[in-house]
Amino acid sequence: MDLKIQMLGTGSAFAKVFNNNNALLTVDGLTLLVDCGITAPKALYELGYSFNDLDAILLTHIHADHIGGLEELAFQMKYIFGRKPILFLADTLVETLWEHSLKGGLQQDETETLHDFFDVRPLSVGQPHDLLPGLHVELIATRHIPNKANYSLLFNDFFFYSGDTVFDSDLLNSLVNDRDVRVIFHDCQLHPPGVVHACLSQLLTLPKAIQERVFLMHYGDDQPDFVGRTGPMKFVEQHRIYDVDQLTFAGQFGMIE
Ligand SMILES: Nc1ccn([C@@H]2O[C@@H]3COP(=O)(O)O[C@H]3[C@H]2O)c(=O)n1
Ligand SMILES: [Zn+2]
Ligand SMILES: [Zn+2]
Repeated sequence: MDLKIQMLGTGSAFAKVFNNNNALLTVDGLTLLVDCGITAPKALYELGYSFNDLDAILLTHIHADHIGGLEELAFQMKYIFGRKPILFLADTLVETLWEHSLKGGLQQDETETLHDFFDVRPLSVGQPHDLLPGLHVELIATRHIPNKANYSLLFNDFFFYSGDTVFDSDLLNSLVNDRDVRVIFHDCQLHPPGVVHACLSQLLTLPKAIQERVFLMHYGDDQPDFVGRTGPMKFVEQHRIYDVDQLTFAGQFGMIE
């Protein structure tokens, strides 16, 4: 089992230099897209992928930088590639995704639903679900916008990937100390206050042993000004392919490209 991650983008919702914070996870030749924001269709194209190369899609929550590219994906899969892509998402998000986002653009007669465009796989929270051979996920409800469901992702019991979330020191301590999580990709707002995201100054209060496992993503366009100001934490680089198994808490990147 060889799990790799490549970020289509590492930017915040308002970033323009960086693309939306969406990821490709590959395991043994199969590819999962984690979130499909506004910039995802062009980002995939620029990396040489078509939507048809994706084996499944997994969503964290309903914000445009995480789902804004789904209409194009759905139309291309239906009218160009003629198949329904597998769509994993929390069971609590299924109705909202259709009724409050995709229906307006996708529905052409009133009988059509999300299931006409996707092979929908609702996931229950707090238990493992197989995504691809060699890849499973547990959804962890995390706080982002009040009254808006949002999920972070625990892959293969050791790799935590935050959906957008406020700083939650107890959760991060528990993941590392109780569940032996070794790699944490975390959204990071560079400037305080961290009202709907974790901000850098909050993440810098974590114990060093946790910071050594943290890789920062979902950052603003002035990220270069913060290089060298993140303690033991590292920035995830957009488009770079990382071998997740080799990302150790000693801060060694398993870079293969
Ligand atoms: N209550 C809110 C709601 C939204 N926002 C900003 O809008 C962005 C939507 O995408 P995001 O990546 O969740 O980041 C949110 C905030 O920048 C915000 O700052 N406060
Ligand atoms: Zn976001
Ligand atoms: Zn969000």
